[in-house]
Amino acid sequence: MEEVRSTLLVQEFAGMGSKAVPRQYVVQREDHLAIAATAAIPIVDLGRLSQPDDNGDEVVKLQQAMETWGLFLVTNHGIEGALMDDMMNVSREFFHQPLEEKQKYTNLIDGKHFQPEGYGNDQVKSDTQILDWLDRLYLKVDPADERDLSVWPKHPESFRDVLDEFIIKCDGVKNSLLPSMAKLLKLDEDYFVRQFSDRPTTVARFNYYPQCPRPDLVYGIKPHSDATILTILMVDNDVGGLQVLKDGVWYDVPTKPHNLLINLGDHMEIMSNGIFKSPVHRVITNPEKERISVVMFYLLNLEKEIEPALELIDEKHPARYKKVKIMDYLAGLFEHFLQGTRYLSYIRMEGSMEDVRSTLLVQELAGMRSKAVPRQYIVQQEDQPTIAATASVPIVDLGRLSQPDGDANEAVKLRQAMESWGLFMVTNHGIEDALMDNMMNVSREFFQQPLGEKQKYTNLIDGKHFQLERYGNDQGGGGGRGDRHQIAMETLASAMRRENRRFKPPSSSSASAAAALSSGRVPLVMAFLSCLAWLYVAGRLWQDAQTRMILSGLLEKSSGNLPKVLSVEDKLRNLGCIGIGRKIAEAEMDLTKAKSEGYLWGNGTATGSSDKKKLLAVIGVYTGFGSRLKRNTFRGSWMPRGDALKKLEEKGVVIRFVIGRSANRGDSLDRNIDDENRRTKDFLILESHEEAAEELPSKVKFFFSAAIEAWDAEFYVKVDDNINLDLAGLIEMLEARRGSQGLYMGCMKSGGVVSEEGQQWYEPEWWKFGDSKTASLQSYAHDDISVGSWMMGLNTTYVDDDRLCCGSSRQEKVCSHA
Ligand SMILES: O=C(O)CCC(=O)C(=O)O
Ligand SMILES: [Fe+2]
Repeated sequence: MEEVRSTLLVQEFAGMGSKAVPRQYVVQREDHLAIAATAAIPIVDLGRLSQPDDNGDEVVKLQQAMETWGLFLVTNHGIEGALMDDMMNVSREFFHQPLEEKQKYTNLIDGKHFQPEGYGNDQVKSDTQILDWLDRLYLKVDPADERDLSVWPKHPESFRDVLDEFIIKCDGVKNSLLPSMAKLLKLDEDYFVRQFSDRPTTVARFNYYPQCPRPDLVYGIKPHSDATILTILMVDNDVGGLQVLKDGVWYDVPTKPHNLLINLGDHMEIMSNGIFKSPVHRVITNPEKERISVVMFYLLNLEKEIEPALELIDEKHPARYKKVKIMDYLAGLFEHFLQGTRYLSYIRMEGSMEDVRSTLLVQELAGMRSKAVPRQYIVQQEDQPTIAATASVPIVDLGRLSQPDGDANEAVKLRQAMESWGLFMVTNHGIEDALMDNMMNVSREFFQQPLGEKQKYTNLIDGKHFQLERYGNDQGGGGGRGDRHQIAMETLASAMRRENRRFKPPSSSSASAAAALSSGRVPLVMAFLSCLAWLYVAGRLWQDAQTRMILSGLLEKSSGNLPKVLSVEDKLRNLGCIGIGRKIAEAEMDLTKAKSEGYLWGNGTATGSSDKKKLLAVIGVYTGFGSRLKRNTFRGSWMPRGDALKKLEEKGVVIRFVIGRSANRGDSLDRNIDDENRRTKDFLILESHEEAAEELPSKVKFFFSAAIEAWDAEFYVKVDDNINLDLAGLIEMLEARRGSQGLYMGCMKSGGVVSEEGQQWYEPEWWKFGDSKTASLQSYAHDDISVGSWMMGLNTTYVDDDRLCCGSSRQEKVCSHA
């Protein structure tokens, strides 16, 4: 793939002191960096492990660690604390040097072409790649005669000496672990040592994670497993951040001064035929502290091929991985790492399922009282459980139904139930209440027993192989994903309902609007309302514009779809309400209820439109998340605040800052706006609009539709955030036009401006203007041009008023550049 561009070093970003992180670093929404539990990772005493006669416990610990976590701490490893401190200190000194010094060892040849060795950050291979919040120095240290000393730092002066010593000591640690590992697999003690005898590869990697303003949004290193036999890590003593994935849950890996962390790599998993695990791990950044890790990667000779050890393969234990050349594996892993996927899955033999690790029982998870639920339990977006209406399921009287002469009424009910619901309740069924209560009670008692008791009836043979009968949860692993989710969801839901968290029983859906707010139903109502608003505007335009295929114009510009007959679903999709369609029925009920209880859309500050006199104008001042200072400047200058704002409203002019929601809904960007709005009450928050520079045309649409929905006014005014408004002048201007129909006023550009490339308002798709085949709600690159083009579809009078051309001074203008 082609290289796209090299970015600034992360350390440079961090040094700018910005509160935001650049978009390329922000992780996918579903990857939310949930709070992790701390992993109970074994600590192995290496000194004892290597003693021939007294190592009982340590071997067991090692085995457990390698088979479950694939990761463990080692103590008593023979590397002096002073050397470890020195290594950490010279690494820190290196990263703290000025950029020019570090750039001497850059990993970009000619400032452009990426090579793994040297100093720099991620290779950027595509625009959609999510970058990691770290800079690193990467040095090949073995074979020693292949060292490229030109990228080995000369400063600090002791760097190379300290590193040389550290390499030798870490090699010793590796060598003392290998025989025990081989023995645990019942292989010849020298098995791994022999593999390493022929020009193996060692790489040292120094990771530098600057402090990060938004640890909740970015990865220090994205999830990956290492392409090694094993990896030795020395991490900053007092800064955590490494997390390991086990059974779908992320765990914090604890740090311990002067301990080393060993993590197994994919090649060990392959050679042990899956008995030992290569853990998926990632690093989370820290808002206050930088973090450094020094990592030694141990690989075999790159020309070598690896495969599961033949001694471990027999009829019962077929090979689970294919043979692969190490060099090819590295290339594959790197490509997949950038895309956030795991290469090991591609080396797995067909039909060999990903290891079925027994997962935690749902009840244990619920008992941890974490606010997050593990990823495996989260359903697809469109399947997310919504609050259900209560079904009026028929009740059939079994006693009457079975009377010899039959009961026509009951029979009708039964038939109805079976044909429409497929589900009904029976009463008078002959099972005594006491027995039913008993059955429920003993079941509850069973589940409430300690895990140890219930595990006596586990449905996992040898703790691994699933069988249907007995106690446990879903079968893990590759098969039956749909079922697993569904069933797991059910059990989790009931476990949590017991705890009265997250899932509300259906009956609470009849609570008040205030309760709706806290139960999280309002977003749904909001989303639906803005759909309505949308349809309302679109609908009006539809009638007015008649022949124009308005909604088709909302199809994504890039999709290349030809206009077609639009289904309701298409329309909803076009209206940015995908996924909402199915929920409309429920939303409608909520909506009616909310309305009947006086809940009014418009952030609680909107003026009701029905019984009030028509307002003169609703003025929307465009704003963004990073513009608080600008807003305060406006509030202190032309824009009234507090009581004055309210007074103005009574006189017929509403002013609001207009903003959408953050891409990571509910994050601190959104919360900050909500907080500010609680104080200032001067926002119009577009719940359905996601803030992004390229989404301005959509913001205008949402603004107009939301403003029309909330306020009945003569004029709706859009003001950019770089404008000082002469409010009195504008009011005067609009008053003079009160009562006019279908006006579109502005400082109009005309002529060839939009079609001339290089000009400020150049519109690549200018030629679509007025084309009857394209819709009048087609979005163009500029929001104002989009609005202008929409108005062309209507019976609108264009008023080009020079006073609306904001210049540098305010003479005779109603606005000037701020
Ligand atoms: O910095 C760390 O703790 C982990 C680094 C890591 O996983 C890696 O470099 O592969
Ligand atoms: Fe790693």
